[in-house]
Amino acid sequence: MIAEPLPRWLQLLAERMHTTGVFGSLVPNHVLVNEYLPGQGIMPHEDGPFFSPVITTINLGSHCVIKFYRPRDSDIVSETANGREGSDSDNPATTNSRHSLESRRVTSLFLEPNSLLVLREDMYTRFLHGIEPVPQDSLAEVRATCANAAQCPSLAAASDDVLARSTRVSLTIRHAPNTIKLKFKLGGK
Ligand SMILES: O=C(O)CCC(=O)C(=O)O
Ligand SMILES: [Fe+2]
Repeated sequence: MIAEPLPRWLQLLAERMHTTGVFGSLVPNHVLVNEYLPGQGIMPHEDGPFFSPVITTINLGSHCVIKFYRPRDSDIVSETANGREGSDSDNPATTNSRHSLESRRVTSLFLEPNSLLVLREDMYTRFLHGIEPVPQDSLAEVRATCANAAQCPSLAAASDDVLARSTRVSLTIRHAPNTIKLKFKLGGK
């Protein structure tokens, strides 16, 4: 990976995240900005060995539900070339794969708007994480399956049967140990 300076607003966020202590002495130097429209998600995957094994995610906009899965066949997470294990059989869009995927679900978390998610240890190195591509979540299902449901103020306040998703932006802040600093000379000699 080639290192480029973070834009100032992200650098400030990365420094602020460092002060939480979750990265130890490492200063996070990598930020991924993802936007999800209602009905969009991300297939179950692992983030791979490229990053130091802590992920912090700032959740903006919509709520969502992130689900954690045992990897197929083995408790040892396989590392693929691009660091992701997701495949067609992990695609939650079909009924069969949804069933087999659900049988590997370990837990789920409800991500409140303006919340911070910290993943580390087994939740990073052992389990896959994914977000189902659905436009809404059933309140009853969220309350029954999300490990942190009792701690979520917006669930306590909710009364409709479904929670509609709106646009969500996630800022995933990590530390990438092996970055190459390249200096480009534009128009120079
Ligand atoms: O948007 C999220 O909360 C998760 C994103 C993610 O898992 C990834 O980009 O690797
Ligand atoms: Fe991820």
